[in-house]
Amino acid sequence: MGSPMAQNLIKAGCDVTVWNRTKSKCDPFISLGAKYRSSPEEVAANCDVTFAMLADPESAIDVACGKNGVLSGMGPGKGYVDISTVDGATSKMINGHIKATGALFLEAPVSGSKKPAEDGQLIFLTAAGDRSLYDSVAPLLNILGKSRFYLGEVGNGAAMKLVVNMIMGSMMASFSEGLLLSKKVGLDPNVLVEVVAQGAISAPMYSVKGPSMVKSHYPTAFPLKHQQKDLRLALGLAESVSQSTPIAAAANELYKVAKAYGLSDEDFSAVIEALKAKSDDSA
Ligand SMILES: NC(=O)C1=CN([C@@H]2O[C@H](COP(=O)(O)OP(=O)(O)OC[C@H]3O[C@@H](n4cnc5c(N)ncnc54)[C@H](OP(=O)(O)O)[C@@H]3O)[C@@H](O)[C@H]2O)C=CC1
Ligand SMILES: O=CC(=O)O
Repeated sequence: MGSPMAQNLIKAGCDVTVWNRTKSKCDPFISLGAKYRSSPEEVAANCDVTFAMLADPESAIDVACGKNGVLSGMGPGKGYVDISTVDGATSKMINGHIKATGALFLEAPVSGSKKPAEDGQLIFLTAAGDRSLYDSVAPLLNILGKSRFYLGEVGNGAAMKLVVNMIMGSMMASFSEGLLLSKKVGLDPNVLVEVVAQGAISAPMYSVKGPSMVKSHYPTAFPLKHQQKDLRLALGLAESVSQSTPIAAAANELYKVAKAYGLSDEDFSAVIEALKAKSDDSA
């Protein structure tokens, strides 16, 4: 996700500096004219605003607060925008450390996958006490996304993102059951995809991913391991306010099975494989 975003900023003429743990992934952007720095600290020290797009809470904390991390390069007049999908506690913790340096912080998780990221069509769910940073990076968010929501206090962006992805994970698990059931009772699952697309339960996700799921192809847009991470974090959020979420809990178990089958880096639609395996077990 960080790659297409960096590419769009460069194409729009922004002065972009890149860093990634695996350096080779920076090479295409250096070829396009981006500068390279050898640590998050150096990026932060040399840029007015630093964007981070990281896998999970652990990597977000490590890159922000770890050795040679963003914190060491932050200070008054600078801003840090974390786009990674994390939980509210992680976001608040990073916010606290960044603010202590005199810099400003925004949490800004996004909805939308690889293609929307390439097309600059992401939906930004941004939240922070730092409205001034939100306003000053708005032109950059407009390059990367098609819409943005300012949600107030830090933690609200993370919560909104987790609720959305909790729904998405359950939808995909349910769709997978439907595809397999239709096939087992002698229907053509391709026709099911078309029927679903015409009615009230239509969703771009079903139309885009359904045809390849029928062919057992799962080209990765949103890695399955991240969908399971988001369900896990959403269940934690639900637990924190005693909200019952039995559907999401069942979906989470399915994604865990899919991970155990080695499908972590496949697209999250590969969760259907866990159901195929379960059906085989009971046959
Ligand atoms: N893919 C999607 O459709 C969407 C994803 N998201 C969220 O965006 C985030 C990124 O997703 P995506 O790009 O798909 O994920 P990837 O797994 O493709 O990329 C993860 C990035 O995090 C880096 N990283 C992982 N662990 C560490 C670490 N310990 N220290 C430093 N860097 C680390 C990776 O570096 P390296 O290259 O070295 O491995 C890589 O740059 C996730 O939080 C995901 O939930 C949100 C919306 C859509
Ligand atoms: O977080 C994933 C997405 O597609 O949005």
